[in-house]
This record gives sequence, C-alpha cells and structure tokens, in this order.
Amino acid sequence: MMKLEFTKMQGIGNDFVVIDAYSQPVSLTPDQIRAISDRHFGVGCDQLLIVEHATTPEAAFRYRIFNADGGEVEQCGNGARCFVKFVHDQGLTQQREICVETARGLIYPRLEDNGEVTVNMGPPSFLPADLPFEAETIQSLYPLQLAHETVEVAIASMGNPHAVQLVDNVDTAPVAEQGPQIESHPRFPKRVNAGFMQIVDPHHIRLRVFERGSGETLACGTGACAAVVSGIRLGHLVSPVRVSTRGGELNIAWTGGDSPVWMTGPAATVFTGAIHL
Ligand SMILES: N[C@@H](CCC[C@H](N)C(=O)O)C(=O)O
Repeated sequence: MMKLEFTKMQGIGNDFVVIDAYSQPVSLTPDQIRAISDRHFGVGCDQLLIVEHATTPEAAFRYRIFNADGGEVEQCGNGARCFVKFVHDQGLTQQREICVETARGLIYPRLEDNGEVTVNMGPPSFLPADLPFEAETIQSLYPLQLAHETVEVAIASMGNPHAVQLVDNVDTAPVAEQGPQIESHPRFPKRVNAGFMQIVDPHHIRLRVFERGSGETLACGTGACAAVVSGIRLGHLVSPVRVSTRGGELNIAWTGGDSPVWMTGPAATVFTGAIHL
C-alpha cells in the first residue's frame, strides 16, 4: 500500500487534488487517479494535477492535468492558478512569474501582489482541426445535431477543445441534458467541453460548463477564455470581460488575432492530507 500526500485546492470552486512529484517521484495509474478523484470513496476533485520537473530548459516546472475520469488533458485555466499558489506555498520557487510546461506547450502564470494569479493562456485557435472538430469549412457558428434538437456552437481551442453556445439564461439552460451529448458528439473525436454562455452586457457574461471527463463543474477557466474569445469574435463582447460562474468570477482579456488570452482570478488551498492507495 502506498501513502500519498496531497494538497486540496480550488479556483472559484473548480477543485483539484495537487500532488508534488517535483520533490519525490510519483507515478499514478488511471485507476488510481479515478479512485483519488471519487467524491465518495476518495478525496474528490474535478481534476488531479501533478507538479513535476520540466523537460524543457525554458520552463521551471511541468504540470500535468488529469480529469476525474483518469484521462490526461492539455490545459486547465483554474488549475494553472492553483499550480502557482502551490509551488509558492511549498517553497519550490520564489519567482512570481513562472514559465510552465503543459501538454500543449508553455504558459506564463504570474502571482499578483493581492494573491490573485494572472495567466497568459496563449492565443486561441478557431481551426476545426485544432480541437479536433469535423467540419468542411471554417465558420463562426456550426449547427450540431443532438438527439432532440439542433444547437449552434462556436468552437475554440485554448489548447483543449471547447464548444460554446449562447443561451438566454444559464440558470435554465439544459446543461445536464445537452452537456453529455455535446461532450461525446461524434464530430468531436477527442470529445469536448460544452459551454453555455449568457451575455449580460458587452463586458459581462454568465457561464456554465459541462466539462469533458468531469461533468458540470462550478467553473472552468479555459471554458471562460473560450466563451469570451467566441463572444468577441461574434461581435457580442468587448474585452475585458467579467465572467460570472456558479463558483465565482474571472476576468478575461483578449485583443484579438494571435494575441494571447489573459485570465485573472483567485486560487486557494482548502486542506492538506494523505491517502493510502
Ligand atoms: N477545469 C479546467 C479544464 C480541465 C480540462 C477539461 N475538462 C478538458 O478535458 O479539456 C479549466 O479550468 O480550464
């Protein structure tokens, strides 16, 4: 039996089990990740994050992201902010601006004086092949056939794939019914995160996200970036945009084109512990 120490963290209610594999070697199987993530039989989290040594000289750390279903994914916005707080609190670095390696390249989070974290999330992509999404042409909205209706989605990659639809009211949006259908729609061969965005005004949206591999979460950082860049591209939003989720608020800024998306928000430690695997 293995005893594994962990830190439980959250970024506006999107919760994480964070493992330090920088100070000692740790390797987990998908079954172990599912067991730790389980809310009844394990610790419980939306994603498990593993902090490791970088494999490239530019980066100070590498961090790997696993959904609660055990699958490894490319990017995680709320996780990136928790990662920065984690490496500071553990004394693994004194640097406030950190170059971090992820499965989809380098990102640059910065710990602000007020304790919030700003992350340069890199530029978005709207190319179907980058999600991937099966489409013949590049469009700003794509019709998607579901079991009982057709919805229109904007697609965006923030390193990980997102399909965002506009809704009149997020409180009554059919997230539980449509979320799983969109997540596993055959036109998204690697599945997708399904966002439901309500425009409040050009600088404010409300958002719910049914996440690939985790179900609906209280917030999704990359989902917030994808929703804002899609809303700007569709002419509904103007940067910067305040994103209200069920777990809290993020600020997202994007000046268009190949410029990076900037995300600012909080990150918090909930408790530390050890689990026997
Ligand atoms: N909660 C995250 C996104 C985590 C990964 C996502 N479920 C995926 O499969 O791409 C965030 O804050 O961005």
